[in-house]
Amino acid sequence: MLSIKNLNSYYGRSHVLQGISLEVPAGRITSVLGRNGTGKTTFLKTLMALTDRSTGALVLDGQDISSAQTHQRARAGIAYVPQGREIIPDFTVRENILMGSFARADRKHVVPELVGELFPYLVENFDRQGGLLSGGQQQQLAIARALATGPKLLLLDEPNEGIQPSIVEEIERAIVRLNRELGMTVILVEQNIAFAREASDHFAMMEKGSIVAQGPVSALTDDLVHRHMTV
Ligand SMILES: Nc1ncnc2c1ncn2[C@@H]1O[C@H](COP(=O)(O)OP(=O)(O)OP(=O)(O)O)[C@@H](O)[C@H]1O
Repeated sequence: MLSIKNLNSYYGRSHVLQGISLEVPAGRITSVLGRNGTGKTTFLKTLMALTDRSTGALVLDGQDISSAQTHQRARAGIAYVPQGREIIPDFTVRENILMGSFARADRKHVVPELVGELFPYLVENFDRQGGLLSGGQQQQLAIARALATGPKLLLLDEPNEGIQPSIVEEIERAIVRLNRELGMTVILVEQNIAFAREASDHFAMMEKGSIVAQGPVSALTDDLVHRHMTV
């Protein structure tokens, strides 16, 4: 579904992603793992053309998007849920979700029914200001906003970071459902190895801007985790 070849990415003169190649299979969850500061967020940002500059080849379902801008990549079907969520606090829940719909190719401004199924709290609180929601609810809101773009590939950056355990479970269930029931392809940046193992089919382990190991999740050994993730 997404073919990544020799991807390099820069902030100013700082060369952060160093030649990443990865095949992201359709309908699967691929987890991107590694210590803090190894470039996982930069990797997702680069897929959305959100760093200062990047080189390399990106082909999404046969469409070359290597030089496409962020809005064109969104229209091509990639949605991004950033770390820190970046919802708009003064907008209502509904308005925040509808923000995503502006990235749709068909410009349909609707809240997908799916949002109500995955996150009933959001539809029950459509008119609440986003800023009044808890961290976990804001994370759900950010995922809902991404779903409103009608994506085929969802990029999630540590969706459970700093979130209360009851909502973590709901979000984990939603991610698995999106994939298993709706066939959505997901790239998940994750620190929680147990969830990465449970949810994903494939993994990529990053170290200093490169992928140092990748494969089916069955090949994600304790030794690999120990070598590349413990401090
Ligand atoms: N906007 C930026 N400008 C300059 N350098 C940056 C910028 N954002 C990140 N970096 C640098 O790029 C490197 C990779 O950071 P990145 O946030 O991608 O890592 P990460 O693996 O996602 O870490 P974390 O888990 O802490 O988010 C780090 O050395 C970081 O300091």
